[in-house]
Amino acid sequence: MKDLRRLQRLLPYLARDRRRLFLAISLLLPVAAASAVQPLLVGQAISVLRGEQAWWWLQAMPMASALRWLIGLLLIAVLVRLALQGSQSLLVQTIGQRLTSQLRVDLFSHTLNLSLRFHDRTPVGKLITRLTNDVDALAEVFGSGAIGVIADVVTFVVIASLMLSINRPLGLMLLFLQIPITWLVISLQQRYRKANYRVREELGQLNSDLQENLQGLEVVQMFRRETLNSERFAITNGKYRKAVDGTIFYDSAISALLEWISLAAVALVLAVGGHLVTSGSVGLGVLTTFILFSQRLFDPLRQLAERFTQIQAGLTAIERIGELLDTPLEIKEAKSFISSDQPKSGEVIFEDVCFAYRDDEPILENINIHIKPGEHIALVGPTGSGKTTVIRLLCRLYEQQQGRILLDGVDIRELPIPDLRQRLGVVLQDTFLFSGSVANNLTLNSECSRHELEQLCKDLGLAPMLEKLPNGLDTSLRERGGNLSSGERQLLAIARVALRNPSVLVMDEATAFLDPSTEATLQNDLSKLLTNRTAIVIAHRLATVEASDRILVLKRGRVVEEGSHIDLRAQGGLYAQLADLQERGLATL
Ligand SMILES: Nc1ncnc2c1ncn2[C@@H]1O[C@H](COP(=O)(O)OP(=O)(O)OP(=O)(O)O)[C@@H](O)[C@H]1O
Repeated sequence: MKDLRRLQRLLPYLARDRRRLFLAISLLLPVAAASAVQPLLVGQAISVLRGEQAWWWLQAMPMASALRWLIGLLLIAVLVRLALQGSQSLLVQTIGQRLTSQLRVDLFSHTLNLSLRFHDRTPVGKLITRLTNDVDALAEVFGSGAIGVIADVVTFVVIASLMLSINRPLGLMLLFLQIPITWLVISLQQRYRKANYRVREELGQLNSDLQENLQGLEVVQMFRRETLNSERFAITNGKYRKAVDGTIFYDSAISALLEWISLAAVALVLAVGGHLVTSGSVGLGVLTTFILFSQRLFDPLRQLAERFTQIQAGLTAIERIGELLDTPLEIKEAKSFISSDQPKSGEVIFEDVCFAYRDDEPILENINIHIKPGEHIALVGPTGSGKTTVIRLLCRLYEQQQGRILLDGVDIRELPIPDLRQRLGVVLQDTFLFSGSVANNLTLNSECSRHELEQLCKDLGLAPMLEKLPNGLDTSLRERGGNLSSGERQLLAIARVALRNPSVLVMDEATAFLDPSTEATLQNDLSKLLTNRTAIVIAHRLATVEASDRILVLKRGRVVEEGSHIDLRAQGGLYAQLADLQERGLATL
C-alpha cells in the first residue's frame, strides 16, 4: 500500500506524457498474447507429430502442411513479439527519461525555494545525493527495462487463463506454487528496502564530507588537516560499505532462490504431467505446452528478482525524493498581495520584532526601529549581537516569530517576494559570485544594456579593476569567483546592487575587504548611490559609519543606544567605549 502511495507521486508526471503512456499500455495485451501463443504452437506441433488431438483445422490437412503452417505462425509470433516489445521498451524509456528530467528540475527549484532555516539543518551533500543519485536510481528503473515487470504481470494473467482453459489441475498446481514464492519475494523486498534506505543515507553523508572538504580545501591544506580528514572520510566510507553489504545478501539470495524454484516447478510439471501422459489423460503436446508455460509463468518473478535491486532502489528513491518535495516552504507568498503601486520611498519599520534561530535561544528581542525614507542608518554592536539577523529578517530569508516588519507601510509578508527583494539592494559580508562572465554576474536577472552596464562600472570606479581582467566584462569567473580577490568580489557585489536601483540599500561590512584607496574611491561613489535612498549599513569599523544620520547600537539582540555619532560619543555608553577602543587600535568587537 505504501509503495502504491509512493508511486502515486509519479502520476502527475506520467500524466504529462499520457499519449506515450497510453500507447505503451495498449501494447501490453498484444505483447502478452504474442508471448503466450508460442508455447501453444510448439505444443500443437508435438501433438500433430504424435497424432494426438490438435486444432481442428490442423487435423484437416496432411501432417507436413500442418507443420509448415505451425512453423510459419511461430515465426510470425516471434517477429510480432520482438517488434511490439521493442516499441514498448522505447516508449517506456522515453517516458522515464522525461519524467526524471522534469523531477530533477522540480526538485531543484523546490530546494532553491526552501527557507534558509531548512538549509541550516540539511547538509548540502545530502541534498546533492537526492538530486543526483536518487533521481538516477529512478531513471535506472525505466532505463533498464525493470518497469517491464508490469508487462510480465499482464503476460502472467494471459498465460494463467490459457493454462486453466487447457488443463485445469495442472494449471491450478502451477498457480498455487506462486503464492508462497510471491510471499517470499515480498518479505525479502521489505528487508532490502530498509537496507537500501540506509545505503542512500550513508551516501548522502559521504557526499557531504566530500563537498565540505573540497569547499574548505584552503583551510584543510593550511592547517595540515589532510590526514585527519582522510581518516574521517575513511570512517564514513566504511559505514557506507557496511550499509551496502547489508543489501548484498538480499540481492543475491532472491535471484538464486527464484532461479532454483522455477527449475523445481519445471521438474514438478514433468513429474505430474509425465504421470498424466502415461495414464493417457493428456497428450505429450499439452505437456510440452505446460513445461514452456511454467517457465514463462515464472518470468515476472524472475524478472523481479533480476531487477530487484533496481526496482527497490527506485522505490527508495521515490520515498526520498517525495520527502524533499513534501518539505513545506516556510517562507510563502501571501495569498493576496497589497497592491505594489504604493510609493517606493524606502521607509522601513521594525515593530516589536522577536526572533530565534532555535526555539530555546532568542537572538532578537523586541526590536523597534523606524527608518525614515532616505535616512542613513548604521547598525553597530559586538560580534554576534544580531546585526546580520536584522537584515535577514528584512529580506525575508527568515521569518520573525513575533512582531511586524513594514516596507513603505506594508507588512513585508504581504508583498510579493520578488517585489520585496527587488526593492532591497543587499551587499552581504560573504560575496557570492556565480561561475560565468563578470557581465552576467552583474546583470543577473535584471534587464540592462551593455552600454548601461559599462557606464555604471565607470561611475562606480570599477574601470581600473576591469582593465586588469583579461577580457574585461567578458572575463569568465571560476566557481564562487575564485579567480578574483575578496576586494574585487566585493566591488562587483556593490555594482550588482547599484544596477538594480533599489529604494533601500543594505550593506553588511560592504567595504571590509577593500584597501584604503579603493575604499575611498568607492565611498565617494557610494555616497552618490546613497543619495535619495534609504541605507542600512552594518560596520565593525566605526569610522565608516560616523557620517550616518543615525547609529543604532545592538547588544545581545536589543537596541541599547541610538543617536548620531557625536551624541553617542557624548553619552559615554557602549558606542563611546567601542569607538575609544578602536581609536586606540584595541578593538575586540
Ligand atoms: N543560521 C543560524 N542558525 C543558528 N544560529 C545562528 C545562525 N546565524 C547566526 N546565528 C547566531 O545568531 C547570533 C547573531 O548572529 P548575527 O550573524 O546576526 O550576528 P552579527 O551581529 O551580524 O555578528 P557579526 O558582527 O559577527 O557578523 C549569533 O550568536 C549566531 O551564533
